[in-house]
Amino acid sequence: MNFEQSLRGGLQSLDLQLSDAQITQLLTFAELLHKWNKVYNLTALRSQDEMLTHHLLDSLAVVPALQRHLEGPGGRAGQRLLDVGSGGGLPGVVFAICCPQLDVSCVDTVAKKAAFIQQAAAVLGMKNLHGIHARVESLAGPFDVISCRAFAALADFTAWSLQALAEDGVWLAMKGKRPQNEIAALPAEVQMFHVEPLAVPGLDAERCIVWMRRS
Ligand SMILES: C[S@@+](CC[C@H](N)C(=O)[O-])C[C@H]1O[C@@H](n2cnc3c(N)ncnc32)[C@H](O)[C@@H]1O
Repeated sequence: MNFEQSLRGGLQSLDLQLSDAQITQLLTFAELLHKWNKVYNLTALRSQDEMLTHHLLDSLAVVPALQRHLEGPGGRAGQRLLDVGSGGGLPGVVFAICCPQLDVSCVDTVAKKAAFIQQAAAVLGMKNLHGIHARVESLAGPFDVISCRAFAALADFTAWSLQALAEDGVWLAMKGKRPQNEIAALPAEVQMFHVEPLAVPGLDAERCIVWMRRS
């Protein structure tokens, strides 16, 4: 099975309906990541198989839950998402491709990583995707959703991005096993309201989303 067939199989397992244009964007993004990784060291994963399961499908597995949140009570047009410590654009670029109504900013302290996101947005023709070179602590927002993957402990993630969260915004942290110690260490100002288990096609590992908001 080639990369595209495996991607389409994964989307089917996730019950995620994407247009051919969106699938082409995902494939182009994977190519860009593969090509520029050699130059910029964007990710430790280099094989095509790992790129598919550990990056694309791992991020795609979150999309149905994100879409439910965006379209649920309080959902409205023009929502903004900040992906913190986005690196090579995971999960931010995948979210921007799958949710074209969502405006996605990927922030990273490393200039070349933010530049890569800007370049990907230009190549993919996406006006809803932005790369920002900054520390998250310096951003004002407001963002309706603030996401992260492989970034920091929940207490640090929420403390460093609190000023950028909209009054009624939510944090979406992608984690492996339910991080019980990190949840217990959250300060009183932050409320964890849901831990949502995820299954990633082709990946035999525990995954979850930790949803949080202001208390
Ligand atoms: C382990 S990488 C994760 C990259 C990506 N999210 C992924 O899952 O593949 C963490 C990223 O966070 C960035 N980072 C660290 N501290 C940061 C901060 N205070 N503000 C923004 N980005 C930060 C690093 O430069 C790095 O690219």
